[in-house]
Amino acid sequence: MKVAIDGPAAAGKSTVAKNIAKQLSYVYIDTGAMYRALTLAARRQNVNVQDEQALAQLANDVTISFRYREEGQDVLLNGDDVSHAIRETDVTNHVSDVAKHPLVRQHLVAMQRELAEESNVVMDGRDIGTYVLPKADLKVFLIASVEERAERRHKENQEKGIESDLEQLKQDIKRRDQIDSEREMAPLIKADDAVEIDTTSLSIADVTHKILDLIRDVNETKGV
Ligand SMILES: Nc1ncnc2c1ncn2[C@@H]1O[C@H](COP(=O)(O)OP(=O)(O)O)[C@@H](O)[C@H]1O
Ligand SMILES: Nc1ccn([C@@H]2O[C@H](COP(=O)(O)OP(=O)(O)O)[C@@H](O)[C@H]2O)c(=O)n1
Repeated sequence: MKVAIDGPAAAGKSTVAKNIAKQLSYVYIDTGAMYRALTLAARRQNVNVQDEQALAQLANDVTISFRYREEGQDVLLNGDDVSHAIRETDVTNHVSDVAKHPLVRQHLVAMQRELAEESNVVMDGRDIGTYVLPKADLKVFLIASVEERAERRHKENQEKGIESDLEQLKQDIKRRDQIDSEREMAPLIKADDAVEIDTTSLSIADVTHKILDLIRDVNETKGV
């Protein structure tokens, strides 16, 4: 079973993907974390985020991996735990510029497809249903109003001790969604066969249950 969850920033993708992975013992693959880890490496090594060749070289040189734990997972850059560092504002504000380059995407998508060879996976991102796993058994596209998404991320930042200004956050999310939607290669767009869920006034539990129901339906159709 391959489940693809796509959607704009802070729509709730990773939260529900983690819940589903936990409940069904699926492997969770956070593709955004991979673009973030490469962005962190670029910022640390002063690689210009507009320089596609230099970023492609960097993607070749670094090792990005996941370490799975009982409770969640860590993101590793060259073996170091960067799970917190990749959520910092500087990375967030540069990641879409890094992710728009085709050579960068080719490299990370190859890794993502390899990781997806595990038997049951739930993978979240922007192009999973359209490009990374076009034959996924279930595709979900999560959306929510930009105000709601900014509020959610603001609250999350405050809880994590990351400096956060609600109005600025809303502008940053809009900018990132725009770059992600307008890029040439594998832009953020709903796959024709994806189920869209507007989470604006749904709880995390509501969204998780809806997707678990959809997975059950797919399994029944397949006779699993
Ligand atoms: N349906 C929901 N209602 C309220 N808060 C939510 C909901 N879904 C997610 N959140 C919260 O919003 C924030 C962003 O969610 P996240 O899963 O990181 O989004 P994404 O992976 O799409 O960027 C998190 O703090 C999460 O706890
Ligand atoms: N499959 C993916 C996943 C993320 N990304 C890029 O990586 C960025 C960070 O993704 P994320 O899922 O961690 O972002 P949040 O929505 O959690 O803030 C996105 O804004 C995209 O620019 C992508 O291009 N393709």
